[in-house]
Amino acid sequence: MKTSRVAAPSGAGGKASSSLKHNSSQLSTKTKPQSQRYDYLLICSFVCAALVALLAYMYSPAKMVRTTQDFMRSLFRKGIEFSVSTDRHTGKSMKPFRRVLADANPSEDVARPTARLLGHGPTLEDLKSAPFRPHVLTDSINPPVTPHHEADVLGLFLYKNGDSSNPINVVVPRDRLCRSPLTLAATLGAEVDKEWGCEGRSSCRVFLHNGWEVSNCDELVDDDKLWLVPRHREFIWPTFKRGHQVEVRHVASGNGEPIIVETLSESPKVFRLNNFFTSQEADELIAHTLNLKDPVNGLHRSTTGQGASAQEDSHRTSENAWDLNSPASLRLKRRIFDLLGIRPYKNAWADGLQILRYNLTKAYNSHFDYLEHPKGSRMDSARPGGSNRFATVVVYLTDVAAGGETVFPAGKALDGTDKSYGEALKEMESQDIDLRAIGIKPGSWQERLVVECRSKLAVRPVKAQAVLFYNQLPEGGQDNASLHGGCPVLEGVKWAANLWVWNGNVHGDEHTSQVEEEDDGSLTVNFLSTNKGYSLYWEDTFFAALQPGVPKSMNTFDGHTFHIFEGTTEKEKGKLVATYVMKKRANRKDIPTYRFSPTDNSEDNEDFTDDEDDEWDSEEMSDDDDFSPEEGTDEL
Ligand SMILES: O=C(O)CCC(=O)C(=O)O
Ligand SMILES: [Fe+2]
Repeated sequence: MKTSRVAAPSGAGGKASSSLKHNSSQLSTKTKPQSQRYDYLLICSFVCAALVALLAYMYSPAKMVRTTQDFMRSLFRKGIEFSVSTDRHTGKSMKPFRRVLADANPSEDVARPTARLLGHGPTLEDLKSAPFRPHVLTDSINPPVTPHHEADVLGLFLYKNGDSSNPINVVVPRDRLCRSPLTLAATLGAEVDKEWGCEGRSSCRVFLHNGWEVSNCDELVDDDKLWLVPRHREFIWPTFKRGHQVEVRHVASGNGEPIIVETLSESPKVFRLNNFFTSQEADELIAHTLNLKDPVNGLHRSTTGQGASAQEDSHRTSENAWDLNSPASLRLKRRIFDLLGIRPYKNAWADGLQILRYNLTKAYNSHFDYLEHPKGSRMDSARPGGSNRFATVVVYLTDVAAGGETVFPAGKALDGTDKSYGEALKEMESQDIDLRAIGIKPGSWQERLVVECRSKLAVRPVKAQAVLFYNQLPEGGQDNASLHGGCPVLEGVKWAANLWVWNGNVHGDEHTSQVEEEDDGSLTVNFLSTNKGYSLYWEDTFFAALQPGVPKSMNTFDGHTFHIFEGTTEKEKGKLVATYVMKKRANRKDIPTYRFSPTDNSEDNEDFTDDEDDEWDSEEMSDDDDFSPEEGTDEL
């Protein structure tokens, strides 16, 4: 429409002009006065056309047309159903049109947002020195595809965290969405049902399909697919069709190439990670491990169970070591957190990096990484503040000649076959695979596991590749489909590293704090103690008892200091447990974020200073575990 309005008159004028000129030369001697009249007419029509074009440009009907086009396009897309309702904020019937897509497949149409991140993106050096979330990943070769800055509305598909089906399509006015980073989350949160956990103050964090956390509405384009993550949960990578690959350019990889996250299975949720790690880094980890001499962290027979109850287990026959501080291990741990969207890095949210060695026949029978616990205890990750193992990343440090896969018995084989146990066993026998020759007895759990490894979802170890899977469901409970094991090594040696990442402090949080900023700039702090009573002091003044499981919420200001002491009354006041000071993050001027910095969290800060990769300042190291306060707000 833009072209017909502006270009058509001049095009028509051009044609008229040549035919009139032709006529005028033919009739030049006899009909000069009439031809002169035609010339005037011609000039007049040129001037008029130019005037119309100028007016059109000044009053920008093209812009209006484009906006209308955008709007109509979003309304009349295939299979649309829409309804008009009132704006929750203003009460006017301004609220976007909404439709539910029954058959939308999020893997379709990801080309455009992916393309936005392709091309000559930042180099490894750029990524290392970039602020934590580099804002602009596009460059001149890959400008945003739509002139979305000019559209007044954005059509967006909203998905629940970890879900890849049944998005809600909303069309939201850009001005409301873009007023501040907070209105972005709040506006989208207001579009979805309460059960999404995105309402009001605890509105959700917003992620793109490539794991990018959206903090600025300029990062969005029309038709973007967004995943909404409740504040007290962590982002779960969405699964696409098996084999679908997503490029991740905002996480520094080992080799400067973009990390590739490839969907292997939707349930269990399993992904292969490419370009995540390098061969040199793998060699470094192995060399460091072989040099560890102390009996606790050096290579030793693996155990199962936790703490004092840990013991050798005939169903886990590997050896393992703990790499607490080699440069490669620190880099890898940060990279894993970054890829999982858990930022800033939280050392206390993972067991250490475990280095595994499986010699011939060694294996780990199928198991859950999620630790057993009494229901409702602090390791019950389904309750606020509870935490347990959330995701596992296994990085392969060597190729393995045969065997050694990571197997998921609840998942379908990657080759698409659906063999029964009996069929797989028969096939193995017909191929003359003699397990007995290497010491695996008929009828043993190792033999059963080998058969499962040949009939179920099994990821082959390839040096410097990794596998990511989730042990928790989006709502926080254990995912029983996450059952997995390390297949017996049938030839060669398997080295691997794994990190069990929790959704909070390892073994659950004793106490957490979170601060939220309202639209008007006022601040609210929330404290929660999950399993033990404490007392909360504001400066030197006793403020309140922190009863276990009962959130405490209050208004506060920049610079306030809170202390948590043992004991729930002034009389019982015991040891100082933590101090939280409100600080503004100086390096994030665009988003005024406040965080509490627990002064006693030395563990977190420890390897933070060791790591040359990042340049976050210590103000970002925070105990900012979130939850949704149900209680009223106390005035301070
Ligand atoms: O070795 C593997 O492939 C899996 C290891 C594992 O599941 C674990 O250590 O928890
Ligand atoms: Fe495991």
